[in-house]
This record gives sequence, structure tokens and C-alpha cells, in this order.
Amino acid sequence: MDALEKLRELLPEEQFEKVKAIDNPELHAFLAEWIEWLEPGKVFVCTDSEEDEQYVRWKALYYGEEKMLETPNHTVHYDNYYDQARDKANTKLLVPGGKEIPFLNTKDRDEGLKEIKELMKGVMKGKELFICFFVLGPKNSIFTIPAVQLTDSAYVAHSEFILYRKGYEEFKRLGRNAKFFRFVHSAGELDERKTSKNLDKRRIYIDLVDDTVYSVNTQYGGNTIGLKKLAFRLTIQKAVKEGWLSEHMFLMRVNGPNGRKTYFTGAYPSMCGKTSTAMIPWENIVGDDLTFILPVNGVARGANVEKGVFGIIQGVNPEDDPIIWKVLHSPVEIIFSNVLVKDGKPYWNEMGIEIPDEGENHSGKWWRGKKDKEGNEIPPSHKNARFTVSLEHFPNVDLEALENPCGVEVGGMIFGGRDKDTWPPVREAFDWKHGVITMGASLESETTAATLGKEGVRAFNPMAILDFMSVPLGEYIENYLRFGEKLRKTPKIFAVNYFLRDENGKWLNHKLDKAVWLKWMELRVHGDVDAIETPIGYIPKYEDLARLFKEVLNKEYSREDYEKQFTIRVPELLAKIERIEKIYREKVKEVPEELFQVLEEERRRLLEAREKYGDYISPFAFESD
Ligand SMILES: Nc1nc2c(ncn2[C@@H]2O[C@H](COP(=O)(O)OP(=O)(O)O)[C@@H](O)[C@H]2O)c(=O)[nH]1
Ligand SMILES: C=C(OP(=O)(O)O)C(=O)O
Ligand SMILES: [Mn+2]
Repeated sequence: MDALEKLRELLPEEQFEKVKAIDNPELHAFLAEWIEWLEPGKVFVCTDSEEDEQYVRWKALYYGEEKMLETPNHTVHYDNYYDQARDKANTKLLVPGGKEIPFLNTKDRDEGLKEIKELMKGVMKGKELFICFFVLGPKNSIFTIPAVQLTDSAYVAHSEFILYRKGYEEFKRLGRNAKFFRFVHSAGELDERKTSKNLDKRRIYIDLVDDTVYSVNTQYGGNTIGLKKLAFRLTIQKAVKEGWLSEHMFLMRVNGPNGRKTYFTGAYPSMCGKTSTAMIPWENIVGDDLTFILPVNGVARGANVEKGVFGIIQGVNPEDDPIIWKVLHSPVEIIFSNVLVKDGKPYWNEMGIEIPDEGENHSGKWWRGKKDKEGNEIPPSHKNARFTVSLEHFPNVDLEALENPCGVEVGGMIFGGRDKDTWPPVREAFDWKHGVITMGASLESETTAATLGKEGVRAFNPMAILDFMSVPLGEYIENYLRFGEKLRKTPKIFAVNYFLRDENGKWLNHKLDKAVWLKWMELRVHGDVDAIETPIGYIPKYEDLARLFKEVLNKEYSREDYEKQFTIRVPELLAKIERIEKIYREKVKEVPEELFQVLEEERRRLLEAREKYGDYISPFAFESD
């Protein structure tokens, strides 16, 4: 029997008509196979209509995966107490023969498929399956990748409607020509709080051969939202094959003098500042997490893969994040996850206002002082608690850039991480290669609550992408280096560090200082200010920063602060080069030779500087050179 006939048997008339309208036998075969396998009690196919989206929203409430809050259009969703972050250990790339690839968590494809299929057999009995169509990137553009999501979680489907552009019409338009990604998710059995129960059987398996990702027994967005971090593994593979970049980067507009618009991307590991940077009130957000960058006529053009934000809510307060704060307090559609709720109002850690002493949170009924099974005190909200909202609701969104089918020209690319003692707050690479190697490929960052496991451990995290890497690292870096050669004008590369600390562990910078670094980088992209040459790149001159601090934040910036922050820390920098070189020499295969050359040159410059000035070198010393 052909797939369409089978679908006619499996689906009620109205739903069948919706899939039949898409002329794609491959899609029909995929749907027929999985509907039969998952054995849902009911199936709903979502078109792009407002009605179908409304149906999904309503089902999230009906099935108890979300609850209404006091403000209209606000809901709250909870994940299991032990399902609050990405599960790296159980996220695996399925590769033929189970080939081991350094730093990648691989598994034999046949074995993995067998295991996941067993876990998913009949998993949707008595549940409703939602079949949804979306696209990655702007519609009908050089960036567009269609994707179909199967899920029994109305919360996951609802999140995707907020975060991605609808794709049903695009599937219809493309018909048989659609090369599409597939996502199959089941939250599995739920407990009385409607959270995934069988966490010991939580699996996220990425089939790189069939562009399909399976996710089961989990609800946390980072493990389940197909088009987000799951699709990311597939797009990295595609980008490296085709010679473009698929990156863990925000995309934003920084406003320069006389109305000049300069676009920046920024790659920082999860929980290291992408969303908060892209959201600086007086600049303009295009995206906060995932960016595609294509070479178009010798120019790097970037587009946001998404159209919404799945952002960390902890620490959002009216002073530092006035825009997010306002959006979160307006009656636009928002899903709050894993926050404290009391009398229909959401609360989160470090929100700058008083928080009630009891309510409901990610641990169930909560009171101050409540401890978990491990004896740890449970805070009001989880550190990785989030908000999900469409970008259209942000007053500072650059809608034109968001929807442009050709994307925007990327003027600068920024790399950064949680680093307490090595990198200065901002610096510029000498050139593309220097930036890609000493900033991107050498990135290290302390682990955070965005992944399960210990926090605060310094870890190698090239391009902030290691958790999502789906090709051998050497190939990925090679593609980056070659990408620059396709361009007439390469974007300038910068590195930032928002997380420097003093001897007593106190932050050396305020959260909004990054706004000044952005303005400086914008000026540098256009050659408007000079900079100081150091062994590790160009750093800002004190006078320029002092002027910008005054202009941007109306703050005095002292020479002492500048000197402390921008001191070149030779011992730490040399130790870092050692660590990075060792990793690439001993653990990574087929590393482009130029990586070692560039690191060696950097080491030599640092050693020469140490000869001349000592271990800790004031930026003023280089200036008077
Ligand atoms: N100390 C410090 N914390 C920051 C800064 N910027 C952001 N954060 C915190 O870092 C965490 C994660 O930030 P977010 O922008 O959501 O990271 P993302 O996961 O990369 O998008 C939040 O708890 C922020 O409050 C900063 O400049 N300094
Ligand atoms: C969704 C995530 O994104 P980020 O923390 O980078 O915003 C995640 O890492 O799970
Ligand atoms: Mn984010």
C-alpha cells in the first residue's frame, strides 16, 4: 500500500486532507511510518492558520502542560525537577559503525535507531500527536530549511509556534523539491504534575544520515524543541558540507554615528550572555541564539534562524534589562518555564523585587528553605528557568533585518565565554585567521546550569559550539578558515569577556559595560578610532573608552579600572595557549597546520613582551611603545 493510502486509513478525513495537500511522497512515507509506530490516540495536523495555532495553545492548557497566569496570554510550564537542562550524556550522534570522533558523543547508528525505536514504540497511546511544519531562517530565502515536527507535547509545539516561522505553505509550495529536517519527540509517560517521568530513559539521538532527530522522555526545551538545538546539529553538518557557517550566535545591529547601522554576531556558550547582549535597549536585536552566515557575492550575510527568544530569566531586572522586563510585564504571548508562581504571578531569582516565601515552582509546592533529595536548598526559580516570546513584541527588534531574505551584512563577529582571569573585556583580532584561531577555536568557558552536571569548571568550547558539534572539529575549523577566503571583505573578529574577577572573586565589570564594548567595536569596524597593539590583538585606548562610557552610560570610567581590566596577563595567556595547543595536537584529528602556526606566533609575541615588560603588562606600556 502506498504511504498516502496508509495515511488515509490512519487519519480522520480533515487531518488527512491537510497532509495530502502537500505533494511530497517522502514526507507521506515518514508520517505514515511514524504515526503507525507511535500509536497516538489522536492526530492533529497544523497548517499555518491562526485557528490551528490557537488549537495548540489551547491543548497545552487542556492537557495541563501549561497553566494560565494572571496576565492575559501568559502561561507557565514546568519540567521535571531533574529535567531542567540539556542532557549531554544522553544526547548522541548516530553514525554508521559508531565511529569515534573526538569531543563528539557518537553511537552506532543501527544500534541507536533500534534503541530509540523501542523506546518510542506505542509511546503515544492515549495521547494526541501534533504534526507541525516550520522553516529555519526567513521564508522563501537563501537561508530557508523546511522542517516537520512530530510531538505529543502541546507545550513543545506551542513553543515552536512562538519561536519559528510557520512552514506549512512553504511545504506546499516546495512539494517534492523540499529537502526537509525531521523531528520526532515524545515526552513519554507523565507524572501527576504533567512532567516527564522516565528520566532514566531520556534519550536525544541525532541521525545525521537521515536528517532526523529523536527525543524521548524529556520536556526541557533544549532537549525537545526540534528546530532549536536539535536542528543545530544537522545545520552544522550541512554548512560544513556546503561551505557556509551555522553558528551559536546572536545577531544584532549596533547603531553607529550619523545613523550608521552595523551588524554583529556573537558566539558565547549557553548562559554566557548572548541574549542579554542582543537585548541592549538602545541597540537592535535581530536574533539571540542561532545565526546562519552565507557568502553572497563575496560578502558574509547573516540571518536569524528563529523569530523568537527562549531566554534565561534569572537576573532579569528593571535596571539592567529594561526592555525584557517591560515585555515580560505586558500582555503578549509568553510561556514562563520553571519559575515561582504565587497568586497567578511569576517570580524569579535576582529579579530585583521582593519574592514571596512560598508558591509553586519547578519542585512542586515550594516554601523558602525547602530542600531537595540531595539536601540542597531549592531557590525560588531554577537557574535555567526561561521565558519564550516572539521577537515581534520587542520594541527594539530590527524587523527589516529579521525578515530580509538576503540577510544582513555582517560587520563583526564576537566570541566570548566565562573566563575569570585570562582575556581582557574586549579586543580585536589582527585578521580573520588570527581571530578564528586565537579567539574562536581557542574559546574556553566555565560550565553553567544550562547543562546537567557540575558548574564553574573551565572547559574547552571552541566557537561556543562544542555541545552541538556534529562533524570532526578539524573539518569545522578548516571550513571556517576557508570561509574567510571566499569573502572580498571579511568581518572583523573580536573577543569579549564579561566575567573577569578580581583576587576576591568580585566582578571587574558591570553588566552594562558590554554596551560600551559594542560601541567601540562598531567604530573599529569602520576604522573610526585607533587602538593599541598588544601581543593578543588590538585593545581600546583609555580615552576612547572614557568618552564612550560617558556617552553611552553616563558614567565616569577611571584609569585605574581600565588598567585593571585591560592588563595583559601573560602567565595566564601562555598557560591557555599550552592547554589549547595540547588539545589540538593530542585529541583533535586533521587540524589545519596554520592553527599551530598562529598559536606559535601568539606565544612568541607574548614571550617577547614578557622579556620587555614583565608578567602583567599595563595597557599604557604598549601605548607608549
Ligand atoms: N556578571 C555578569 N553576568 C552576566 C552578564 N551578562 C549576562 N550575565 C548573566 O549571564 C546569564 C546568562 O545570560 P544570557 O544572556 O541569557 O546567556 P545566553 O544563554 O548566552 O543567551 C544570566 O544569568 C545573566 O544575568 C555580565 O555582563 N556580567
Ligand atoms: C536553549 C539553550 O540555549 P542558550 O542557553 O544558549 O540560550 C540551551 O543551551 O539549552
Ligand atoms: Mn540565550
